[in-house]
Amino acid sequence: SPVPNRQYSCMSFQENDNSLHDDDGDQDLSGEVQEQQIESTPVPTESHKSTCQKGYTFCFTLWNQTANGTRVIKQGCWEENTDRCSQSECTSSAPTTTTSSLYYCCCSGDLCNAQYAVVEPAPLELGSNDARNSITNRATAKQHQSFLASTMLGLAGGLTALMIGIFLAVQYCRTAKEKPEPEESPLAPSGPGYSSNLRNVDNMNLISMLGSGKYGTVMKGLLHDQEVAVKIYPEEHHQYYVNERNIYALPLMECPALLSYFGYDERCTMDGRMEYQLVLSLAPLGCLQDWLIANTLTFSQCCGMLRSITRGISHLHTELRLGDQHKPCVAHRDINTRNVLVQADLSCCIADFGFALKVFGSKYEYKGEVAMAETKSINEVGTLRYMAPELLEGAVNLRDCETSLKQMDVYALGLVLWEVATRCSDFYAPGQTTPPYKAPYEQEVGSHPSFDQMQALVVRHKARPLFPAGWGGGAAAKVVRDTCEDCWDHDADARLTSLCAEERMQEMSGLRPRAQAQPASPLLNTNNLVATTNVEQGFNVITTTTTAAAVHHQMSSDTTGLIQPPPNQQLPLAALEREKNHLSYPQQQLQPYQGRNPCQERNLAPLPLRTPPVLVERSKKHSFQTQPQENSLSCLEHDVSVEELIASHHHQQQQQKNTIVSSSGNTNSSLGQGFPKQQNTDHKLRGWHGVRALINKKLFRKEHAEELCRQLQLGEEKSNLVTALRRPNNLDLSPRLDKPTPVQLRSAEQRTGTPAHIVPRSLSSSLIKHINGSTNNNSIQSHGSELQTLTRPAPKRRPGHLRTNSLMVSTGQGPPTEQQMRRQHSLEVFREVFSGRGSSERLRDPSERVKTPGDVPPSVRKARASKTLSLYDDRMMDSSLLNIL
Ligand SMILES: Nc1ncnc2c1ncn2[C@@H]1O[C@H](COP(=O)(O)OP(=O)(O)OP(=O)(O)O)[C@@H](O)[C@H]1O
Repeated sequence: SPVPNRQYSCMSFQENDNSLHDDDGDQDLSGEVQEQQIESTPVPTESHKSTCQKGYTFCFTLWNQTANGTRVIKQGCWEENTDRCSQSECTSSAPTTTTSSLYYCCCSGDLCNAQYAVVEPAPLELGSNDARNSITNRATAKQHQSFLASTMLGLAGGLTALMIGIFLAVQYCRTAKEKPEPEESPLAPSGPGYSSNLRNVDNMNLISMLGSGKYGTVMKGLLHDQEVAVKIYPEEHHQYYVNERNIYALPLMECPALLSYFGYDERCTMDGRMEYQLVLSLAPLGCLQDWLIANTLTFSQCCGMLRSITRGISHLHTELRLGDQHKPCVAHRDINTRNVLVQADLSCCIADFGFALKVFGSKYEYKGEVAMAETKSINEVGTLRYMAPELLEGAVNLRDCETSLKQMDVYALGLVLWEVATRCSDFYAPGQTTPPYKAPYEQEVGSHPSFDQMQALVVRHKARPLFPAGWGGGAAAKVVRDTCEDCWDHDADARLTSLCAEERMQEMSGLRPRAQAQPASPLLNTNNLVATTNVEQGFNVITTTTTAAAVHHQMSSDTTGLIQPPPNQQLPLAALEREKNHLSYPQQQLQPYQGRNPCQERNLAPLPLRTPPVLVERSKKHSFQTQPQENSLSCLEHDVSVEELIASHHHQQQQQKNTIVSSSGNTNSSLGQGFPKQQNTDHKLRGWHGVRALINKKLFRKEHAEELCRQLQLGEEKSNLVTALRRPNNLDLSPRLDKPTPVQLRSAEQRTGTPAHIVPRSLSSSLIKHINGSTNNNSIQSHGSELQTLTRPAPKRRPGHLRTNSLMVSTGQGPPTEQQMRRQHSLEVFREVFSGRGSSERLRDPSERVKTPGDVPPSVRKARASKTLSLYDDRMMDSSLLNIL
């Protein structure tokens, strides 16, 4: 707008102190006011009218406005080049600064500044007059400015906060990545996990190749002057690397029988591919299989190896807790001699956890996920030759996958133990060369068996590796053989636990690997009896020890009886050294007719006329004995013709008549020469004890069988046997016929209509022949004998042990005798007990019980025994017994 030409008059005023300040004591006026070109003429202290000089065409007022009132600070003429003072009213919409209460206004027109006021900023209205627009625009601009300023400030603050946040986050991540340095380690660790062996593996030098497997290469490396093994996985086997690393990184994995874990590294190779490295302790002698191919073992070396192998596996299998650390059970799933490594001291350690799984009952963890084995099937992995039958069959019980996987490991463990034991030269007779190494089943299916071959061999034929001819003989060999057999049992549930296998291997170290050379002796066998000969004194003795551990204990507590070879049999020094493990054991004074195996007669008996059938023991699991005991009913798995047994018995009797068997301590004399020692296994059914045991078993009637046996043994005529069998019993109260009738054998099935399987056909038919043959010849005599038998008082029986003949001889009818009545009563009691209606209290007589020890380590057995008795009554277990009735 054009600047007015004429001279204006304005109100002029100046406060006394001549200072421009506000009431609040603010020193500063706005820059805007200071910059104003105020008229230089003296300003009166009283407000008055003054004419402005040339060029000062506007008027202004500066005032202070507070809640207490308004006070003019200065008024006068104003030179202004802009058009902001073109308004005719002197108004202000805002103080000069945001913090003060000073207001300023300017205007154009005579004395226009006489009136001044604070006005609200006018809303922006199009078409309003210029002055109002100007005021409004200025207010809006100011608002915008402050808005912009605050926005900018906010943005700046936000950005700063963001940057600080990012910085802190980066710092946090860096510190989180760095693990605290373990005290033992001179360098910062570089791998995950709890191992105290962790090292910084950044500066590792790879020296040479150690071996390679399906999933990686193993190199020898040098890490801070320590030799290590570096397992290198290519990119495609990342999963195996992660799995193995996670197993090694578990807490409480430190065990001398496992490789130590030092750390890991992940690198990019020259060709741009990833490579993963695990740094582990070095086993200088490489894998066990290669070592066994090239070497044989002494007994002590063998013990060390077997102990460490079982220890490693049992450590893996055992769930451990220490404070807040927890090691779950780990199933290896690929146990074989290539994954067992040999340390410099010839102990072994378990390696290669590429397939290993953490297992928890029915669940397992793989790839960091926990899965139910039943819903998410476990991959069937492992080495074909070492696959358990249930794995080959695809019949793994997934409901309890922890147990199943451990059982499969134990099966493979059995094969590994066999591989080691068959390369131990001390298990063979002196002078016999140790056969070359053979992998399990190599003899049967060669070096590269197919799945079908393995399935046929292991599952269908239930074949297991054989111990070479000449192997074993000593108590230690017995323990090893039993342990192998118990580990590779076809029935997975019947297998040992790895802990139990470990305990057995520990026990074994104290035993003798092979039988000692014996002068002719009839008393000794290869069970746990420590049977040795004092060569100089020339007599044999038998100890009364019961278990291998007991033998060991007994031996170690007595140091007086060390075997000393006679002077003329002094061994060369090297041989002595080799033999020291077993020759240095103290020997016991053996006594005749003592020992774990009470069947001395067996050893004294003459050789049989023919070779008896080879029998399979029902279970050798709980026994450390080399051979089954004759007394054990379990040795009578097969039916044997009674004629054969009786013929054998007569032959034996005949021989015994001709021979005087000395029962004195000097058993070496006549017995040794006249009766060569017999093998327990080969003779378990020979002689009279076989007959007796057979009858015991088949009839489930010990007393009754004994009675029969006694009659036979006393040389009674066949008719007596018939009498015994024809004797009326509680189950047959039919009237006796006046006329003697041919003897009939009737089974429980015939009597009751229920199936009775308890009478073996071979036995019953044999007996029928005997009985009928006798009856034809001696029917009248037998009838007489029968009457005698009926009048005899009934034998005294133990409570709860009732007669339950499975054989019945129909002998006619007659009034029931007192004995028959008693038997009838017994029968009723028996029925009452076994039908479940009555009390079974009467069966709880301790003398009736049979112990079933269970295949658990002694420590567990002890603990269990304190809580509950693992006692059972045989008869209650056998439902077929009920069929007799
Ligand atoms: N720590 C070690 N010390 C010495 N040698 C080792 C070590 N680890 C492995 N080896 C050697 O490397 C070979 C292969 O190792 P490893 O079994 O761990 O690899 P892999 O790829 O998992 O093999 P596979 O699965 O085929 O058994 C072993 O047979 C052994 O000879």
